[in-house]
Amino acid sequence: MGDALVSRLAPARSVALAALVESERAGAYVREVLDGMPRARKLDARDRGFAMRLALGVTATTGALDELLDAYLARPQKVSARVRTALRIAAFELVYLGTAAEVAVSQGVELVRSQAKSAAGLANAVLRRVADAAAGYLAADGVDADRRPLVSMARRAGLPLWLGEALVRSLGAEGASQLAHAQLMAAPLAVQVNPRVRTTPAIGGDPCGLPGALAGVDGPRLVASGILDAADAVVSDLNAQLVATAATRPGTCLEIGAGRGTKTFMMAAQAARAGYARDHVALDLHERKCTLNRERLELAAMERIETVAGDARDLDGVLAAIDGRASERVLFDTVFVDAPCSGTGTMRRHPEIPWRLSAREALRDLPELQLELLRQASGRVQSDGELIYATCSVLEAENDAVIDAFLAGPEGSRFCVRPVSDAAIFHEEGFQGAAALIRRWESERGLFQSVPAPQAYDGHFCARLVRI
Ligand SMILES: C[S@@+](CC[C@H](N)C(=O)[O-])C[C@H]1O[C@@H](n2cnc3c(N)ncnc32)[C@H](O)[C@@H]1O
Repeated sequence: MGDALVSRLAPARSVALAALVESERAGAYVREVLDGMPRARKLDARDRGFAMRLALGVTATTGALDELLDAYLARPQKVSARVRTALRIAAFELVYLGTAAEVAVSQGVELVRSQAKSAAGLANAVLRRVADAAAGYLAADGVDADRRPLVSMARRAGLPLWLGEALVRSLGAEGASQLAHAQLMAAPLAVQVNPRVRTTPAIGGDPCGLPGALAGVDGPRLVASGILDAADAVVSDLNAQLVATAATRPGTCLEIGAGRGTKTFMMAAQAARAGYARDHVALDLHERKCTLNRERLELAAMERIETVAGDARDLDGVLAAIDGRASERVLFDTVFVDAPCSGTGTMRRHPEIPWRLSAREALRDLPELQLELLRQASGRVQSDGELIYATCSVLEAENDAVIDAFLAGPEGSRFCVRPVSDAAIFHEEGFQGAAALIRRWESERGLFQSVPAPQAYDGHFCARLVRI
């Protein structure tokens, strides 16, 4: 390739660099930063797609890229943030995209030069060595033989080693390597349609056995159709839709961790399909999320749902107004805890997770909070009612271990685990096929745990606890 050709910096790379620098500066999600950049909108669709691939990929593998770059930088701590980000982009192309070395190195040098002219020579030397070392780094050459498979798996997925270890402990070697294999691939898109919609616009996708769900829809056609803006559909991973469906029961429901209300919407949609009469309280810590939830529910014409903002660690305090209105401590037929979690089942869609999450958060702080929320929630379940616990994590510490700790405590002694696939709604007409989708991921104990894989949906956990 001629010098003139390789030394012209591709606009997609410089847009990716600007988005990464800004997302790091502002602590914002890189996808949103890039989507909002006027420069990115001027790119044609192919270049915009490439810029996004670089920005998401570098974010998802940041620590692995730094580990490799630092091995060849004489004084890693002296490298400015902008130059380091430019080096990461070139290293990502070399290690994970398989871009021809001469192109990735020369474009990387130009990218670095665009930030600091004086650093171009250093970039050239470092990136050539990274190009030579990439295959050995992924294969974990030089690592002790007994650790090599684990280290290689973590590096190929661009994950921190502690997370690779936690995944193997949680999912076994096969499950962890399935997740790792899919980690840098795009996740498929699914929607749940508002039951008031008679004819769904042409957005691609197939009915997949779950009422209201369309799997494998086409992103640009979905956005162009306007059905999201009209609250005629919500985007939701198919496994999350199965969990929301399992939690949909007749009677009263308290949803803890309702967020912006994707599951609130889906539960209302499935209840309408199953013919269930319901009254629903959707609670979240953040007032702003409650407002967004309420606005979408109004647009969707979904009724008998009240949003409440407050900290569910003090559930009696948050529900005081509702208790006051009823002149008693209100118990619910269903309490659904959609718990704050590490999001490790959804890392393909949220590339910030692996390198922003700490081992302490995922393995200690979040499980403590989850157990506390479950204990509080259990005190609001009617006799014969159900307590449903869900996360979008694949870590045992946040899932089975929380359920076991709960069942071992005094509050848990009033509950027993029942299979998620046997939830009442799966016995309703039209829903039986969905039980089969659940059973593919159900343990002998009846706990649901899906694991991301290429072409497959995300990692979600659900436990169904029935009050005895
Ligand atoms: C997994 S997210 C919920 C996703 C949401 N259910 C949906 O389907 O869009 C967990 C939610 O729990 C909320 N949360 C975190 N700590 C909380 C607390 N102490 N009390 C109540 N909500 C909390 C977070 O604000 C977040 O929206």
